[in-house]
Amino acid sequence: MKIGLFGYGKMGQLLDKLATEQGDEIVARIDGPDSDPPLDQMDVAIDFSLPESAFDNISLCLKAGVPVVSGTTGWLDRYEEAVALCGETGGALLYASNFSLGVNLFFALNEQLARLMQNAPGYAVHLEETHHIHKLDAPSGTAITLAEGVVENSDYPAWKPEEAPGLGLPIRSIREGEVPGTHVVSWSSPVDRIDITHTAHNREGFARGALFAASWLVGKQGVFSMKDVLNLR
Ligand SMILES: NC(=O)C1=CN([C@@H]2O[C@H](COP(=O)(O)OP(=O)(O)OC[C@H]3O[C@@H](n4cnc5c(N)ncnc54)[C@H](OP(=O)(O)O)[C@@H]3O)[C@@H](O)[C@H]2O)C=CC1
Ligand SMILES: O=C(O)C1=N[C@H](C(=O)O)C[C@H](O)C1
Repeated sequence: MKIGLFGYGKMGQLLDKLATEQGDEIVARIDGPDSDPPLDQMDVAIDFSLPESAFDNISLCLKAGVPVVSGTTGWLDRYEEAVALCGETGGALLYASNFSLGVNLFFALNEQLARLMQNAPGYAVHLEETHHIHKLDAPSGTAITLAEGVVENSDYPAWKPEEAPGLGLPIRSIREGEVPGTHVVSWSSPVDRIDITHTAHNREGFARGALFAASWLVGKQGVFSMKDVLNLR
């Protein structure tokens, strides 16, 4: 597979290493605004860049007919625009807030737990995510997906950052050290608490999942998620 990497930071460099090891070819490493990347050489593009650059990179790829895997978080205010563009161009787009197999199983577990808790009155849900100090966005994309999974399967109308006023499922964001990513969903009652936790030990699961998604996406048309890739629908 000939891969164009948009974003050559922590994730981009790891993707380069793992892709090369498995016999793929990296045909471009784009690490800043670039209006003329070698799109004609790419079978697929993978974007792990910045919240403010993700949409432009995706748009460039879709307009050139290059399938694009998007891992950048914090740009979803433009997701519907990207979906529309994917439809207009007949292209292929796959966004995931988290590509690791473990987190995608955790998403399914979280939804199932939220459904079970509908028969258990007296519990309130709370979400906590911890990441490294370099992370630009909060709450994490993964925490937002988890919160949406609860909202869709419970009476909670919406989520909110813990410090924001008003009602809604609170998400606490902690930034410390070099933590790769830890997510905890807690259901508390006056007498007990149920916690489910996912802890990433490093970034390898994210990168391997993104490479798997990229090979799955080549030759397809439409908008997809990891639920499609992993058959978790
Ligand atoms: N979905 C998932 O599974 C995962 C998602 N992520 C998300 O991926 C994103 C990247 O994470 P990470 O690699 O840790 O971040 P880094 O900050 O290490 O890397 C981002 C890179 O993008 C570069 N960049 C800046 N502008 C552009 C541009 N216009 N086009 C392409 N690249 C650009 C930055 O350069 P410079 O520093 O010079 O600005 C930087 O090198 C984040 O949004 C993060 O939340 C991370 C891990 C897993
Ligand atoms: O920025 C990160 O590092 C991560 N970002 C993603 C997110 O926002 O959920 C995925 C993972 O948790 C690592």
